[in-house]
Amino acid sequence: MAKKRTKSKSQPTTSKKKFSLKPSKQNKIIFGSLLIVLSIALFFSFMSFYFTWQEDQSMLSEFADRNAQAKNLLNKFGAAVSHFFMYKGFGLASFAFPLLLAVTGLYLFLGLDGKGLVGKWVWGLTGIIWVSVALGFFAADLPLLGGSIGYEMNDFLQDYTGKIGVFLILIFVLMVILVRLFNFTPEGFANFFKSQKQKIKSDFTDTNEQPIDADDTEEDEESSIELRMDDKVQEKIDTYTHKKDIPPLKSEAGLDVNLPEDDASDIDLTVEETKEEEESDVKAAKLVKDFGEFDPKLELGNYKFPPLDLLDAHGASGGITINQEELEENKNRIVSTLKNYKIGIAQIKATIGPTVTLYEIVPDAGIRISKIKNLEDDIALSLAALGIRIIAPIPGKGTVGIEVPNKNATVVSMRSVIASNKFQKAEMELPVAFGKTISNETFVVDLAKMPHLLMAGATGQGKSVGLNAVITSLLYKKHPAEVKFIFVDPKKVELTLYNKIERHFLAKLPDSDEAIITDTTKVIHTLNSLCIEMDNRYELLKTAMVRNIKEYNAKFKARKLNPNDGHKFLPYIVLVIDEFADLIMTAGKEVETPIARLAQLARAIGIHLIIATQRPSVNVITGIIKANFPARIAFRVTSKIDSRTILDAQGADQLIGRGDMLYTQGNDMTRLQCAFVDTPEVGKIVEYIGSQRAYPEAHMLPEYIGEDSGTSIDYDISERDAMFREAAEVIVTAQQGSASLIQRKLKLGYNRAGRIIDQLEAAGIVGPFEGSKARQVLIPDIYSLEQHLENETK
Ligand SMILES: Nc1ncnc2c1ncn2[C@@H]1O[C@H](COP(=O)(O)OP(=O)(O)OP(=O)(O)O)[C@@H](O)[C@H]1O
Repeated sequence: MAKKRTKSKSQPTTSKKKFSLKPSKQNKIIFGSLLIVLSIALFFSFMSFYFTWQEDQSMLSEFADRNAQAKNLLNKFGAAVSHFFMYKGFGLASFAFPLLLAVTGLYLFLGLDGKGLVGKWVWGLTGIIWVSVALGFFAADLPLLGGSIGYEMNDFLQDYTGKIGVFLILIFVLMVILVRLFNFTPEGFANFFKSQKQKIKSDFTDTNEQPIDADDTEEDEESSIELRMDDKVQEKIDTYTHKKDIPPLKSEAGLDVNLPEDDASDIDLTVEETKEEEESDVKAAKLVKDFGEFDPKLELGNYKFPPLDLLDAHGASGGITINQEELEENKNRIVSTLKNYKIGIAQIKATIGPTVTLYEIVPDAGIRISKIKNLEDDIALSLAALGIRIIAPIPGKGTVGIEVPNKNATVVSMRSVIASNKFQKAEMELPVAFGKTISNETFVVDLAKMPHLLMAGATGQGKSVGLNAVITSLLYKKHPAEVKFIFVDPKKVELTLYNKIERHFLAKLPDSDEAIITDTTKVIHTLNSLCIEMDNRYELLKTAMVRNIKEYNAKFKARKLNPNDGHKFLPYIVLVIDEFADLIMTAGKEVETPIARLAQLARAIGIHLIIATQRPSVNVITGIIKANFPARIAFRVTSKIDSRTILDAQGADQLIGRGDMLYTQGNDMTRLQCAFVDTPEVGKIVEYIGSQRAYPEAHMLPEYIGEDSGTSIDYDISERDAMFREAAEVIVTAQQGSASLIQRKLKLGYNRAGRIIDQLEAAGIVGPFEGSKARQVLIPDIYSLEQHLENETK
């Protein structure tokens, strides 16, 4: 009964409240219209004030006299109101009042959520005061512009601070308005100018045929196709509906009735979805409009790419000298040797490369290819030359190829390949100019597509030069914000040069002094840290709902990903390991496992491995490594077996050394002359980069806590982290035992999250470390968790 009574008592009061506090929709419309009408009246009054104020001023005192007439468009009302606002008030700035009234009226009229209105009024009034004081200051001779308030305030301020003081106050208030209202930042300003500059530039260059990003053109085409298709559809519909002579079929009419009903709910749903998407897109578009696209290079905005002059031409004038005599001689020898074995030749053609010349032979009909292949050694003997390689048949052509080394090999300079059009215009993520093919074309491949590279060759055959060529290519094409290197150099001499670009291009573990890793335990830590980085990056990709780093970075640049959610621009990471054999010998599985894991998974998230080894034996290049490194380079090796180990084919044993190499990325094998870059040249490049402004420190990799350093420790309950309980709840709710989850949900650093995970393990809430997989959660729900923790304290 009592309950009932209280209920019946409370009901009328609430209904009364509702009635009295909330203006009805009709009232809002009425009030909104009033404000809009008022704003129009004010606008016209103000406008005509400037033409009629002098005549009208005399009759302001005769307001009550019905016979007196004012010249203002809104007669006495207009004259009085505008005198009050324009003359006595804020002058020209008063025009903001009708604007503010109109906006408020519209909000009420349309029933919009009026949350932003207060802000608009505050900023509007601030702007009005600022403009009137500024006009009072700059146009003191025309007091009508600033109004009495502007004039007086200006006068007042000048009495205390002088002209300069008022000027500085005006500047300061303007800055406050720009920063708070328009989110003005120096970067945004710079970006604005940058984008304008680019726009003008592109307007100028539009007429020239510029290479356009392949993706862009595709998108453009798609969108234009879409547009055209839409037009067509529109046309169709129009012709259908306007065809009066075709009466609508009954069945069609029936369908028409059914379809919209079915579709109605679907349409409602999709509209809502797109609205949400549109909202975030609109936000991103606004951000991009205000600040320009996110530019990862801005922090080192003045970074200058190394100029071409730092590289030597190495005596080569660019072209290859053709020795006609040598060509003839070789041709004759090949023809006669084959003749000796009764192999007739229908045609022979020579392609001259920098180190070898390819003689393409079309044998007479009926000759078995294997017969020519078996004569490899005999042909080599008769030509008295090392490094002859027979390709029978040349894939894709009906010919047999015989590669014969030139007597005078031409050095392919790094300078010539970097300067080549192919490299300069390469639209690749990580373009690498390896050198030149047998037909003297520059060979450029995308490391991001390889996606990892295995490099092998006997000592002194050009491996180090090859590695330098890869690194140099990237240094010439990529900004420090876009790519980071990790160098592992057990020999301690090959890669030390790159120390100078530590703060530009290198990545390292947080606790290490040297960025170039020479010590095996450090290598293990770094590899595991890279695995963590990989997991973190995958997590970021997942939350951003993209498939790879390219899409992710594009989305981030378009400001569609919020840095407050942990999103950041992801640079590519290139791990270079020189002398891999040494590592495998000392660390074995500990190195092999993370490398295999990275090789298997890291392609999508921009981590690429380049591994070089002198000893291409099966216990170094193991099956698991080989399976994950489809792109391989072989310099000259000493035996056929080694060649098979690297390339799964022979041939590398027949190379001539000094940068002569075979490249394969799956099936095809390409013979290349590696570009030559000498140590002094590399020295000059790193010096040039190193002398420029750098980041405060090298790019930091996530910290890796060795497996031995924690998991087995029995944590004391009193030593537990303050966030232990929250972390346990997060883990149990999500049923996913990962440190990165704790990191994200509780906004903790990696180290702290790692420690909490260890404590959770010690408390029996999560299972032990399981490599790449998340740990098992041993508590099924929050209730059991509470009981578990309570039992612990008993
Ligand atoms: N592409 C090239 N063009 C011309 N000469 C080359 C080229 N590559 C290497 N050489 C010559 O071969 C020498 C040895 O090359 P490099 O130091 O790269 O060998 P390596 O395989 O790294 O040897 P190691 O394994 O002992 O370090 C170079 O000093 C250079 O004279």
